[in-house]
Amino acid sequence: MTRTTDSGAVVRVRGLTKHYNGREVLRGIDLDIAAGETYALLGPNGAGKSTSIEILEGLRRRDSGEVTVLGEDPLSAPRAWKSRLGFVSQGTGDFGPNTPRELLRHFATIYPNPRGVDEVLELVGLTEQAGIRANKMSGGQQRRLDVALGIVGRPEMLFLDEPTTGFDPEARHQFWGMLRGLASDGTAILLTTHYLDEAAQLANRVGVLTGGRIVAEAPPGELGGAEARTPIVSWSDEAGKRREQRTTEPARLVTELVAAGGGVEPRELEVQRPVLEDIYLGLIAKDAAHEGVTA
Ligand SMILES: Nc1ncnc2c1ncn2[C@@H]1O[C@H](COP(=O)(O)OP(=O)(O)OP(=O)(O)O)[C@@H](O)[C@H]1O
Repeated sequence: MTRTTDSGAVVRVRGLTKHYNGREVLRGIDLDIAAGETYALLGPNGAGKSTSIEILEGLRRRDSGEVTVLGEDPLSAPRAWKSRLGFVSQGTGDFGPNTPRELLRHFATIYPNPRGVDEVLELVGLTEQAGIRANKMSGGQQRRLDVALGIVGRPEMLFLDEPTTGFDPEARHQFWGMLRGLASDGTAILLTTHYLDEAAQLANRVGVLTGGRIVAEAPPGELGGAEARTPIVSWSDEAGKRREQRTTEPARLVTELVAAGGGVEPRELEVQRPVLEDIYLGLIAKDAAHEGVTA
């Protein structure tokens, strides 16, 4: 059974800070992840996503703050704690001349209650490559093997740092299906990704890390608030200049534009509802502008 904190969280972080060489990367992060929840940590390159994950995994020391993962502080957790976690770090492992089947057989022995090797190969779509030397596999296949090694121990908490980099679209969809299955079995998942559609598809909640802080956190369909989702009507005017207007009543605006044009449809008319990627970019730009003002 997954051991959680009193609040029911598998991950509980309060006021986490971290600096490198005098530069503050994390300036007070709070984070809760529940059993069966998938949380996507988003943020630009260098925002501190990997640093946060490595601190939660116990691979990196924090400067201050409270961190509990599966009821333990990663810095003082007993050995057995690690076997309840799964990791897929950034970049692909050096697998040497071993085959996926050999590697999975070997890693399965480390865990008390591992998944079957064939089951894992099937889950990540490597059944056909099970006997091929890993160093002869394609980049995307090697990444699938990383994921396989991350889940073979049947983790209660799974950390995935940009797991689908190099996956083809079909593999990405298969991977999403697999993660949904793990989450419905109660696995808590912390995911970083630069693919906003991936976060929208998978995450129960997303957090945007920028400037050392989580500046927004919500289910993907609610990030940024209702205003950020206001539709944008855009068109080209008579001089060919691009115009746009945000409105909660796009049909009414289009009707008015047609009437104003004497019944002629506006040129290059588009009505767009901002998607997660637009809202994310807006939040990052807002934070950058704010940092500029206050720095
Ligand atoms: N060991 C280290 N020593 C010094 N600086 C580091 C170290 N590790 C990371 N950093 C710096 O800390 C910042 C955060 O890095 P981190 O890898 O956590 O970001 P990230 O959000 O995961 O980025 P990306 O999206 O590019 O993977 C970066 O500016 C990076 O250069």
